[in-house]
Amino acid sequence: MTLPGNVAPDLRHDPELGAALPDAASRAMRGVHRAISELRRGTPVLLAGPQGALVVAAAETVGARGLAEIAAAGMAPPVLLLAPVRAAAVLQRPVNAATPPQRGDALKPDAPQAEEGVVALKLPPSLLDPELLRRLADPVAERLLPETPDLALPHLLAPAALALAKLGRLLPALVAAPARDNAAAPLDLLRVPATDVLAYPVTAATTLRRVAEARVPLEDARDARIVAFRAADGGIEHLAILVGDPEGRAADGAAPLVRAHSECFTGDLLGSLRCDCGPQLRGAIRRMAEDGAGVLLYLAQEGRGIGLANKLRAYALQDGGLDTLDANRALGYGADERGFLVAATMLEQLGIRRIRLLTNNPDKVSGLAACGIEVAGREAHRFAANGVNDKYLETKAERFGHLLR
Ligand SMILES: Nc1nc2c(ncn2[C@@H]2O[C@H](COP(=O)(O)OP(=O)(O)OP(=O)(O)O)[C@@H](O)[C@H]2O)c(=O)[nH]1
Ligand SMILES: [Zn+2]
Repeated sequence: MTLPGNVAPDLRHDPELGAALPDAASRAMRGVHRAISELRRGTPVLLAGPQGALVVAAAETVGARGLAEIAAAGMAPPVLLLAPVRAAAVLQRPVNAATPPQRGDALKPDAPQAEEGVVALKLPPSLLDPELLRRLADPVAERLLPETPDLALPHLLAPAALALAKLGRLLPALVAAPARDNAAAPLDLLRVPATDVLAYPVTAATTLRRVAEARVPLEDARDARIVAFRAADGGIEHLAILVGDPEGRAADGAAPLVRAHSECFTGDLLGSLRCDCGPQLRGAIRRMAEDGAGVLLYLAQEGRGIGLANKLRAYALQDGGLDTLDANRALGYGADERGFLVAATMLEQLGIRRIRLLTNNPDKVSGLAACGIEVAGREAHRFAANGVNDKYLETKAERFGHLLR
């Protein structure tokens, strides 16, 4: 399997990775996992880089105590780090994040807005309040603010801070200040290297291992098995549902049917009509049963990787008129935050390197191919609109480039 260039060399070629994970990779993932927990409960962490550290807390969860800790650990007043689209909404004008933004630095109205990048806003004392910070972070929340913040220069470590919040499925909005030397010890703040944060998605995907499996006869496929995969960080499992014997087929040189399905609590479990996930899930199992074999990868990538709480926020924004793509971006997320390395690693471990993929999403085909899986064919996987999800399906075709057949 070909891995992206930034995978640590010792993770690339080690066939016994699960059994003997290099200490450094294991420690790195543990540190990031702990940092995520800290942010989710409103505690600041120290993000460390080669030229100093940044003390950060999630704007969505930080309380008065966390703000006091940032003031104590910081050597300058805190700023709010936001994704450019969210910053533009707060300032009510476009913001250029490609170069470090300055006051009055605005894009032309027709210029494309950067999806990458970070904008820093100064936080005057009137805005250093947990409730107001939540409003600044969350486009669903009440807009009214006592004053509009000014732009500041984002710290070098700002992109890693946003990446950490996204890994925690939090709104990518952080209160941040450059940290004093030795700020961690007196406050007992967790210190996490920014490079570990940036490497985390690849490290976690590469360390996935089969941990459990069982026969689970399904209504539409009696000969189904479920295999659970877990990464070395101890995070949530991804599942492979095997219909028939796709591993045997692959060993015989055939390309079994594969569906990479991102979990959707609302569609898969509750039968929500807002999306097409429920019919796609059951339809894929039926199609594999008909074909005699197949693998459905059930990936813990809820909401195209933004998490359930953020998907609900995106739905609220969609009820206000945004489409599914712009709603993600309004939250500060990309249109699709999923990586394909998780799916590719699972297939690799099942001994399946050549597949026929059930999808209408061309990114899934190219993404799996980029991770070393040969997509020998694609089969359309489209279901009729239901009167509620019509616009959602139209947007997938028009803005995500989904194929109609
Ligand atoms: N952020 C967000 N995620 C959504 C929305 N509607 C559905 N999803 C998520 O989208 C994912 C489903 O996408 P998939 O069916 O795997 O893939 P796809 O990109 O539509 O491509 P196909 O393979 O053609 O179906 C699930 O994780 C859903 O939770 C939405 O409005 N916003
Ligand atoms: Zn869905």
